[in-house]
Amino acid sequence: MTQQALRLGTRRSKLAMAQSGQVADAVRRMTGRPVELVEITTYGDVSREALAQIGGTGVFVTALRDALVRGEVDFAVHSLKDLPTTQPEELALAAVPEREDPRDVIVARDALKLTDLPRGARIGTGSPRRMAQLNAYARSHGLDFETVAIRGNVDTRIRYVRDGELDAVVLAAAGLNRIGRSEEVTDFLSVDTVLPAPGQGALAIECTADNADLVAALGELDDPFTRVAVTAERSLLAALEAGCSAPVGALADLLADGQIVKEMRLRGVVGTTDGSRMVQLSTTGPVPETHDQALALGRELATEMLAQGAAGLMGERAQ
Ligand SMILES: NCc1[nH]cc(CCC(=O)O)c1CC(=O)O
Repeated sequence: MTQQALRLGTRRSKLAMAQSGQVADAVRRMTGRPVELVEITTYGDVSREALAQIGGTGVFVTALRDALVRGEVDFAVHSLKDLPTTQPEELALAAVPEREDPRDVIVARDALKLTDLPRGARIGTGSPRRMAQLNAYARSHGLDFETVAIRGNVDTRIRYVRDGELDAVVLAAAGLNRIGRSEEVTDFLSVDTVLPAPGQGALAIECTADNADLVAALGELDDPFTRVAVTAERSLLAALEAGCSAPVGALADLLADGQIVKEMRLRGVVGTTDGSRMVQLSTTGPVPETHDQALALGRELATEMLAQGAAGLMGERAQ
């Protein structure tokens, strides 16, 4: 008997096609079922101007979710850091596969590292989170570079450096790895320097919640630790009431003693884009055993950050 192919809805961008293709392979391996990619054009893909105006929150996600709800596709893959923190009731987050490298990186001219950039160097990024932390690092380390707001996909950003318009751009390691361009990286930024976006490096696999068989089948791809970590990170973001373009960094990681996992640490940062004011805190405790415990960890850290004035640092938007 031939099985009906599972339809995987995907954006057409190089990154989306790469990560959808990789998940399609994993689902084929895991379930033995054929998977076909169905391209969905999103509002953000059609109009750069529209994207700038509506601020980018979840635009790439919405069209895929609409196609799921309408039954046009069976499942979809998102970059988890682009997912809004509220989960629609009719959709299930069926799997969060093992996270890729969560770090940000720079791609600079002449193979330069961040600390080698000459005075007055221009670093492109569209992210207030990256600007805030890079500028704070420059202030505290006597560096003198300037962050410049840019937009565009990975290829476009790298081209700014190739064309000599900028000295460097900041990108996520995971995105470069997925599209096979990791050799472009000239410096991996330590998470002590730039804390990544909540969920960075992780993928989210969604299908409709009423499709129990598919929820279970896709669940085979879930990595429980990654799920707990990103749940805590996103809970922090939600509790700070910050949108995806807010200058919030968060990362949960495991503290191990040899092979034995001891605890989970959750770090969070909020800052003004000029880097002049930052609230950066961390909490360490037992690895959450339930979804609710992971949510509570994020909320608790957010409460502490808000008590230190985090809310007053988040009003800005990068221009
Ligand atoms: N902001 C766009 C975006 N959304 C997801 C990734 C790739 C990294 C990931 O999956 O977390 C990127 C590119 C980037 O930030 O460089």
